[in-house]
Amino acid sequence: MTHQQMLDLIQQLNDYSYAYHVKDEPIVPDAVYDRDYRQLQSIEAEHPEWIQADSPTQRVGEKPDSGFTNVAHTVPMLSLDNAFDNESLADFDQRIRKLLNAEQVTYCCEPKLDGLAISLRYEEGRLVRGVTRGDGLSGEDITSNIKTIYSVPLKLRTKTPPAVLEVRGEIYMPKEGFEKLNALAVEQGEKTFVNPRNAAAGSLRQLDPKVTAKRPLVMCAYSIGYVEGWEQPESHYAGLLQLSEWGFRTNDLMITAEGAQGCIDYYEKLNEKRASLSYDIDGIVYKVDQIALQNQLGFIARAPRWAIARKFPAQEEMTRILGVDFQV
Ligand SMILES: CC(C)(C)c1nc(N2CCN(c3ncccn3)CC2)c2cc(C(N)=O)c(N)nc2n1
Repeated sequence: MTHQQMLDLIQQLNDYSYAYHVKDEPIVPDAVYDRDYRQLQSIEAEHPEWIQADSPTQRVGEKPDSGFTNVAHTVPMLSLDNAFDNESLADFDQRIRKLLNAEQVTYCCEPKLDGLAISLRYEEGRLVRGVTRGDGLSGEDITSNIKTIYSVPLKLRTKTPPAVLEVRGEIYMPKEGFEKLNALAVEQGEKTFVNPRNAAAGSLRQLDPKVTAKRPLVMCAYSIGYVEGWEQPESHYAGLLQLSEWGFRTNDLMITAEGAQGCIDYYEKLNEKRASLSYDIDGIVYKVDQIALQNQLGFIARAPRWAIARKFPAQEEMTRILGVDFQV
């Protein structure tokens, strides 16, 4: 087999994997994937110098010599305020309409997956780092474990990737995978996990990627973080559709809705579906869909709503007011 034939085989295996793990639409039986994967392994054994970073054989590497290093997020990963009833959703919408002086606001509504938030960094379309949310300002570098997750693309599916792209998403363990993992743990007399969220957290904290590789983890993208060299779409929803084309899994129950009533209707509908979903959700995240409006609204940035400072006038002002020099 030539070098080009190997490159084509890698592309084909990555296309199979995208269809199966990202679009939930397998295009070949597992046996075909396994046969082609083994063929790639034997070529790479023959020509190690041909090995590519986005080859599926590169997903499971060696464990990092020491623990996980701490990395600062380029753009902080924020927290989310909570609304506990429809009235506070209406208050949220009213506050926003007032601040924007807008008649009606379109929201992107996403199931709130009950997993772990992470941030993935791609440079020239290649995955270079995966970091946990941590305290929002910095997190743990778990790149070696992130690479074992099939729904995390090792390379973006575009010939013209942004120079730098940071994608935020949730890593979760579907209910079925969780049940099987616990059944296996019981069989092997090992500890079981209390819920899929803890199982996902425990799986990502494994020092050995070979262990993480055996855990049924899924990554679902929910926002674009830092970007260089790419004109972001105007709407959050459109941004997520773009991520889906580039190889990321997004949630198929995500919609845009108009105003507070649209958000409340979606809540009622999703609440009925919740028990039948193949993964745990602990709510819904509503986001103003237009990026320009998000920027206009900004953040109650990292500042706690429960504390406030009362500042003294600046020193020189005191001198002016009191006519005495405060420089003691
Ligand atoms: C981009 C923003 C900030 C609006 C945002 N932030 C999120 N989160 C922040 C708080 N997070 C957090 N985690 C731990 C401790 C404190 N906050 C957990 C992620 C989102 C989580 C999900 C999800 N889970 O499905 C989602 N569809 N969209 C999100 N969108």
